[in-house]
Amino acid sequence: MAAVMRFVNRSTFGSRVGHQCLSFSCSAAVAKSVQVGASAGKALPERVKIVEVGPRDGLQNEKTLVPTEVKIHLINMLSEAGLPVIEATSFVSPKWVPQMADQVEVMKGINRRPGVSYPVLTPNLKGFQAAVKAGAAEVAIFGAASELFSKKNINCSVDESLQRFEEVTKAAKEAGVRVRGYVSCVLGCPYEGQVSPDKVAQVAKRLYRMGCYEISLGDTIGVGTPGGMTEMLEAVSREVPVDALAVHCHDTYGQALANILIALQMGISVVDSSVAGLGGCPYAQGASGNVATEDVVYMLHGLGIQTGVDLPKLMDAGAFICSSLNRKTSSKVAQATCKL
Ligand SMILES: CC(C)(COP(=O)([O-])OP(=O)([O-])OC[C@H]1O[C@@H](n2cnc3c(N)ncnc32)[C@H](O)[C@@H]1OP(=O)([O-])[O-])[C@@H](O)C(=O)NCCC(=O)NCCSC(=O)C[C@@](C)(O)CC(=O)[O-]
Repeated sequence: MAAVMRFVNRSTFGSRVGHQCLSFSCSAAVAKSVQVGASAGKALPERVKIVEVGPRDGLQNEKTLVPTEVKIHLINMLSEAGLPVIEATSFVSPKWVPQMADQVEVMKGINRRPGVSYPVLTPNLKGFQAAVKAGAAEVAIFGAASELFSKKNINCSVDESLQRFEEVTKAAKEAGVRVRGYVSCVLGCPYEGQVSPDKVAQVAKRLYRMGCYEISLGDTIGVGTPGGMTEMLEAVSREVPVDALAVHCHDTYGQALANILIALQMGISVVDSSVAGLGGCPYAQGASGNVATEDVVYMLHGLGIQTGVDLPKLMDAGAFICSSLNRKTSSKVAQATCKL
């Protein structure tokens, strides 16, 4: 704690996060980190789009039902914090994921901030139609590079899922709705173990060709390391333009920020993350939450990369959801800057 205090005492800006936190700054870290990026000889993006998945990926695994008004308030706080994309909920079967059963109320209850996108997950045409009826202007289809994971998660083979997704992308095109595509298990599967980068590339290519404007590559169980990330991204970027790729890292083995840095160095400028590091997939046992948005923002700002996100406001949102769930944050930045 003394080291943290010394660090915060050198601060240049303050925070009142969760009414508990200390002033902090990353000005010293900025200077150091920019040099690190420069010495690596790789061009980093000037701006990164953060896709906040906390209200969906973060909450879907919660055993106790989170009140709808808490979800709505969280989404509103996140949009106030400047997040440009907030994945709001899922239009999946309530028998499979009971936590997302209030999807219509969530979509109707949020304050839609101009310029912010609120995509929702849709596994099939039924979900797509319900999402559009509830006012979704963007949806996400979610496939996998692992057969067993696909079966456990959406009850069909990878090929069958892609056929369903074709129906969704066709309907979305007619309705003028944007579609994002996920590939899960890109660096490992809880049921099959190793996953081939070529398989990831083939699934990503099919999603891209059927009309997804962006493909998010999910390290669903957070087992990847920078070497595996590099190999996988090299394979995928031979099939899909890098500017249509995003990374979605869970942090089970503490590798997420290192893997994200690799992705940035390879030209990717879209990063998924979850406030307070909440989350996990109900069909990927043992997987921890996504990398915390606070930690990603801190790293990006430290590298001099713009995000448009107000870190203190984001930390307020993290404090709010942690207190609502009665749990400690998984964000290292929030832990370091708050009195625990
Ligand atoms: C895909 C299904 C529906 C197939 O489930 P199924 O049982 O094969 O579907 P079905 O077509 O046989 O229908 C069964 C029942 O579900 C209903 N149904 C059918 N579709 C819908 C729908 N869209 N919305 C609401 N209800 C639906 C349908 O009407 C029927 O109702 P019943 O007649 O029994 O009353 C199911 O497996 C499912 O909902 N799975 C979702 C699982 C999920 O949400 N997983 C977590 C998200 S993925 C993830 O977290 C990974 C990611 C994206 O974050 C990236 C990463 O980290 O890697």
